[in-house]
Amino acid sequence: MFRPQYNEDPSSPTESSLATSIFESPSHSVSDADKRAAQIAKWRFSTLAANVDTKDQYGASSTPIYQTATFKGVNGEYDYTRSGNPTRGGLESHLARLYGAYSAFALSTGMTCLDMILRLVKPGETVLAGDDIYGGTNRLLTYLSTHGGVDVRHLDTTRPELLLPHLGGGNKVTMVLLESPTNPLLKIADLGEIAALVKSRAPNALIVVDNTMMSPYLQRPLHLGADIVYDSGTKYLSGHHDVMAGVIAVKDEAVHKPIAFMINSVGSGLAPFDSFLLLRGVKTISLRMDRQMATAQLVADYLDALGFLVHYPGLKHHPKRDVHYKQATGAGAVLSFVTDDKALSERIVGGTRLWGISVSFGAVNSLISMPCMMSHASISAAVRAERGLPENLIRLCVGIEDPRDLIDDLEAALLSSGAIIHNLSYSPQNPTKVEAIFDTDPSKWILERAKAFRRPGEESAMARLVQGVKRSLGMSATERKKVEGEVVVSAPGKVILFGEHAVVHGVTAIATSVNLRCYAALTPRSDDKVALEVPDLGLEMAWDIDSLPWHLLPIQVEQSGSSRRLADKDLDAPLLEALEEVVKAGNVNVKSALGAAVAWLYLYMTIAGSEAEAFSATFTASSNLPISAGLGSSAAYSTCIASALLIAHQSVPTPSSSFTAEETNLIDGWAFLSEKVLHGNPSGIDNAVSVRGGAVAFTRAIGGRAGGLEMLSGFESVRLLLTNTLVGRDTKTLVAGVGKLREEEPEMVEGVMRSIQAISDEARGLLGAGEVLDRQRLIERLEALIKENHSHLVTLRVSHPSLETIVAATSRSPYNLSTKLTGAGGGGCAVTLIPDDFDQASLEELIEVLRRDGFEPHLTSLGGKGAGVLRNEEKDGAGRVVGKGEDEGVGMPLRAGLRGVGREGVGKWAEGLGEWVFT
Ligand SMILES: Nc1ncnc2c1ncn2[C@@H]1O[C@H](COP(=O)(O)OP(=O)(O)O)[C@@H](O)[C@H]1O
Ligand SMILES: C[C@@](O)(CCOP(=O)(O)O)CC(=O)O
Repeated sequence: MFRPQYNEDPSSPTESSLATSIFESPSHSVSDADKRAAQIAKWRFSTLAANVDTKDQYGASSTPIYQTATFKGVNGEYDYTRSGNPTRGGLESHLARLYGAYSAFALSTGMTCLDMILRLVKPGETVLAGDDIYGGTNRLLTYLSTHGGVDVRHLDTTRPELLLPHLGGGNKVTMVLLESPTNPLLKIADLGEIAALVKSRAPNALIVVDNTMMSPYLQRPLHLGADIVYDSGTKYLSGHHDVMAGVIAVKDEAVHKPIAFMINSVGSGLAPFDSFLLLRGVKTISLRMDRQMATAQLVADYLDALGFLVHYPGLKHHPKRDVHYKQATGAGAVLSFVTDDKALSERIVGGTRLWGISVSFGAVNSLISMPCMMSHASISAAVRAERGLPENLIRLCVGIEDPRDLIDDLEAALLSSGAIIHNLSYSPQNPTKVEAIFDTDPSKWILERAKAFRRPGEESAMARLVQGVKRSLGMSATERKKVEGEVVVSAPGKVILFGEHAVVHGVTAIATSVNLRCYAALTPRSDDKVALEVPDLGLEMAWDIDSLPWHLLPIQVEQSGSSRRLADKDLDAPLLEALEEVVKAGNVNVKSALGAAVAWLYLYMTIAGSEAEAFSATFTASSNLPISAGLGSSAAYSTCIASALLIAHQSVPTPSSSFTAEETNLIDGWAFLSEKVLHGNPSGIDNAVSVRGGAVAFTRAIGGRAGGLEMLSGFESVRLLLTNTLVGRDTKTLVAGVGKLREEEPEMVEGVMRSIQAISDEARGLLGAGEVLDRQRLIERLEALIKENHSHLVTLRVSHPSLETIVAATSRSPYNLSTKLTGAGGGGCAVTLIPDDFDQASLEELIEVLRRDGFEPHLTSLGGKGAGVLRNEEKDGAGRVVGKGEDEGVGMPLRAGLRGVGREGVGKWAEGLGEWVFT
């Protein structure tokens, strides 16, 4: 660690650095060094921060990373990295200059700093601390009081007089731990006044300041009377959230010594590479903070102008603004505000996308959080309440993004959550004009933006009038039906073993569900919009509910009971066309995204049945099924839409154990309608399997002939290799192609259909609950059926060269396996039966061969659960999962998680949510 001489004048931070000898170079004479020191003494903070003395043997201009645990020799400057390392040492000397400190230490985290500092306190002694402090600090203090015999007392440090009764007399106060501004309420403690007061009454007590919210750039507590300062280096000092670190800076040798002893004893010093990262980050601290603060001020002004209670010392009416600016040079980039409604706060936080939902602060990217559920969750709810920490508090940590993007994003979240509404008495200025104001006067621009909105409940006379007129015209302005909490659902994809395409024409097909699924959340919103988010397809759209073509809804609504309306049998062409136009108007033209959006809107409107029954919500879906690979991704998506909407409309209740047959059929009917939107004339087998799970023999009802659905139970033991060609294709086109071929060559196609029916009949017998065949014979028959079925699909012209490559590779000696395409073909997936005695080494070799050919083979497990919904009991009243640990971002709308985890993570994410109920 770095031990410069102590500068007697703590009021000038840069002068103490002058007293250090590190800028001296052996080539300079003493007088040169003096001159240089005098020059450095004049440097201001940002100059000091940007210029690091490397003292490197080769003159490296960036401090090298000494990635070594040990150093050779006996009497060298370094021997063991726990005790000292040149990279860490370089960082520490640099930090000491920035703090104007006697010395500085770099440690592994901010909490490690506190740990080292608290070891100066002995059992029986008293520590005074604030009542609004970081949750982790509170946790460690609580531990110390329950396990270390230390008396910890929390006080309101904004009122120095409250400390008086604890100082002197029989009290043994040896440490006073302060934050200013406090986290997360941004309260201000007068550090100088408290230090003087404590020193006058308890001269041996150490004043310790957690300066993380400010950094040494804005506030240097050692010059205000503190003995020890610490910072979480993870925050502003490093600035990029790519390293965890902590920094302790001390006033004099008396404090330096025991802390140095402790760090060396336990080995809590920062690792060389992390020291390098922190040193690199700190060079730009002033640049980053200036930008972050300027934007934080705009955000605070904006929220303040909208009427929220905002905590930020940069606001004119902050109760201790004067005290703050007496001891600091800026207001920092963290602010918090209250909404008075926890559920509303959760919707706001979950509704942002640029603001990342995360703990911590100080990075170049902006973050949003609810401290009571995240950074401060380790303080019990009762203590939080006692200390006046509102559960609905939202903390914003501003980064360096363009302020306009941050405001756009926050504004959208405030609007969609219902926290603000349009101010109808405000005539909006031309957006280009408003944008132009930004260039000349950002603070005027922000107030102009705020004028366009207001908080609900403060309705102007004009607003009431307009809403009254809207309502009288049946245009329900604010009295929309509400969804009760968030609905989270999922549904599996499928593999067709026998009978694809033929099934469209009335032939029986055999299919089973797969263990890959689509997951979706239906999240209430309050801005009269309906939205769709499908990150897998890059789709993100929102529509005003009253702009949808409600007048085109088919009038014949077949009521069965009051709320269990069955799905319409056929699509309504004018409505479908109109919805295509609606989606295209939002510049969505890619087929997959267009289909997904139209399917969603079609079901959203038809399940509601009328605009009066529609609710404002966002539907978010993500799937770990490959899309358009023949594994029924569309059916899984359709099943999610149908089940989420039916549950939200309470047409299907969330069951405690499983759905009834009637409910399952209802969901299936609506999922089928969505499949029709996506595929024109599908058979319904995909949704039948997706809704029910397991394995089925499915026959479509056609031309008055009854259809049938039989659950099969004998397939589980059969191993299958599923190989994705990665060639995308369109089911609708392939199904239509077979239809055309049937018209052109009816006899040939009818013959093929009859043969496939015979295959499915035999397979159904083999896999059903009926007679049990000798195992080897069973496998042989299935293999023969697979080969035969594939050759018929080739005749129907739905194979593809990539599929034939897989058929050839797997049937070749020594494998001799049977393969067919599955699903619509034209690319997509092939399925290969793996006999029980097939040797493992050959299987691995085959998988490798297929991989080398550019395919994606997977050994699959088949026949999992069907449609599922997350149990209500696992969620709180507003539909969010409750009861998880701190720092996990829980309590946010689940949609936020679904959006964030990505396709690979979605299965695991869903499992961790709680208990699911299935059909
Ligand atoms: N996860 C999903 N989210 C939204 N839409 C989806 C999703 N998966 C599939 N779809 C829709 O279904 C179409 C794919 O259907 P299809 O070509 O039959 O493939 P699959 O055999 O996988 O069902 C996509 O183009 C898209 O419109
Ligand atoms: C080809 C077909 O039999 C199955 C389609 O499966 P997929 O879209 O490839 O997952 C069509 C249908 O049954 O609707």
